[in-house]
Amino acid sequence: MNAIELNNLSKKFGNFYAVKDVDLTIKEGEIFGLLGPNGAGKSTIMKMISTLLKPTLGTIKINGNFINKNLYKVKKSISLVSDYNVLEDDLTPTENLKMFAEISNIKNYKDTLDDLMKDFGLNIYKNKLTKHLSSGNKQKLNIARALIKKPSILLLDEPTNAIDVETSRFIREYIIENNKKYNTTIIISSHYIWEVEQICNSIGVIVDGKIAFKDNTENIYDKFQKLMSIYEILIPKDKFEDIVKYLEGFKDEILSFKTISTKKIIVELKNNDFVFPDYVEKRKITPNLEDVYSYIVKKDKKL
Ligand SMILES: Nc1ncnc2c1ncn2[C@@H]1O[C@H](COP(=O)(O)OP(=O)(O)OP(=O)(O)O)[C@@H](O)[C@H]1O
Repeated sequence: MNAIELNNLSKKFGNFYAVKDVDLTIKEGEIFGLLGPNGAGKSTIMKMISTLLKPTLGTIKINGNFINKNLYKVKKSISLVSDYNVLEDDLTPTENLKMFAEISNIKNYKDTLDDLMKDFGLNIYKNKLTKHLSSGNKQKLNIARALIKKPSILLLDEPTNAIDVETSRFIREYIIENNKKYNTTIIISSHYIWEVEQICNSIGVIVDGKIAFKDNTENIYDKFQKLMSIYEILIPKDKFEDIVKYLEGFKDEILSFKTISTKKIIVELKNNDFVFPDYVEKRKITPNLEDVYSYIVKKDKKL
């Protein structure tokens, strides 16, 4: 079953299209990574799905229900995590969670609240005001807030932005666990491509308000290995400077160049016809998600 269906979705601010003609289907239980440069339209899409913003054109269906016709039902099933300004600074973490549970009209939330406080390691701060928590703990509380209503759809807009390594890891692991336990459908936007690569089973790239690419992670790498020409070059002893000089002579043919060591470089070529000197050993390699992302964003074309 499809959890989220966007059809012809557009959002205009004045005369400017922040999101344009987006068609997107996300299946129940999918963890979907939404990638794109700054200002591409990721947050605007998330806000429209979470009912915070009204589309200018197009439709959104959540679990088979059109948002505009079933607003109450849809709101109950979705939580959005964006920045933590939604938290009340002068309340304690427990009071914040209680307040959100009451606002969302959740019945019998006490056990869930206790579990979330424990799971997120917030019990030790239970008598502190939220304004005195660190950014990482505020973000944990913000995610706990989103989970208190046990949403079937969780929208995470840059959830680990400016969060330390351990807290980010905890958040990622918690998201995956929640997805496994409750089959929660998750959309996560992030500028940390490796993070998306780690947790998502399907990925979309948005450029200038339009979906430039979407596929599941199993297909992406095969597809782009065929489209892209990335080679690992093994260099014999004392030949490093020679190969660098050689490649410099073909600047127009080379899209990127990364030195791993004096024995190994990774080079991305415009095509597979490039001729390397005999003394190197070359091996075509599978691109990683960052390579794929750069390719899509640079080419800025529908694949
Ligand atoms: N309320 C608004 N009024 C006018 N323009 C807006 C508004 N909200 C967003 N925009 C514009 O719409 C475009 C898309 O913004 P959005 O926040 O969706 O991008 P994003 O992909 O989430 O970017 P980032 O990665 O920087 O968070 C941007 O050009 C932004 O300036």
